[in-house]
Amino acid sequence: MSKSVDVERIIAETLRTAGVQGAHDAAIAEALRNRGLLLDGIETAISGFSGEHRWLSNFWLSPVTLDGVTAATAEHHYQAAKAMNTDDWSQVMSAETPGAAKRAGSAIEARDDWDDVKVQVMRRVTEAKFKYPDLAKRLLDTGHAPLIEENHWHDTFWGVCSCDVHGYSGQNMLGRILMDVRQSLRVKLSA
Ligand SMILES: Nc1c(N[C@@H]2O[C@H](COP(=O)(O)O)[C@@H](O)[C@H]2O)[nH]c(=O)[nH]c1=O
Repeated sequence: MSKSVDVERIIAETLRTAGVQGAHDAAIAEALRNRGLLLDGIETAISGFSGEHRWLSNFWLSPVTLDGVTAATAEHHYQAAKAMNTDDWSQVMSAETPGAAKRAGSAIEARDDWDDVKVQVMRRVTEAKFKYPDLAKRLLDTGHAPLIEENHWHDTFWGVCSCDVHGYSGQNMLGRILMDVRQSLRVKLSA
């Protein structure tokens, strides 16, 4: 499969989660193209959460309050949710950087059902992150742009890895959650 076709498939999939429902991928792509939302594949997508789009990353330095507890970043909350005891939890939550929180989260023993709950945890953490008006506005301002957590560190679950081996493939779960949260904000705004 060529890279451009693959990109189109990812965009169609992610757009379906963004609120464009019920049609065949090609039909979705066509409809979006007609509405000027999908130009030539990747151009209209935000692919990669770095530079001006760094705020979409879980590593963005903005406080996130969840269940009454404020963490330094979304990553701190997500990684701490793996913990099975308060010592581990505190260690992750007090990490100096989101990178350190990620390392701490990989070093502790995760709850048995972590794989079953991690997407729901990420959804709650992301929702909490975008409760802040400044970030909510930024997210809404991305309109219907597909949000793709493009990375080079082989994370094909939360993102899409663009290394030579993976060749821009992955489930883009974080991107999908971000689009889902964006859609909820949009619905709330128009209610
Ligand atoms: N954003 C970002 C990363 N990715 C983050 O790592 C988390 C996945 O952790 P795990 O489920 O434990 O594998 C998830 O929050 C994902 O967004 N990794 C990095 O090294 N640098 C980064 O800038």
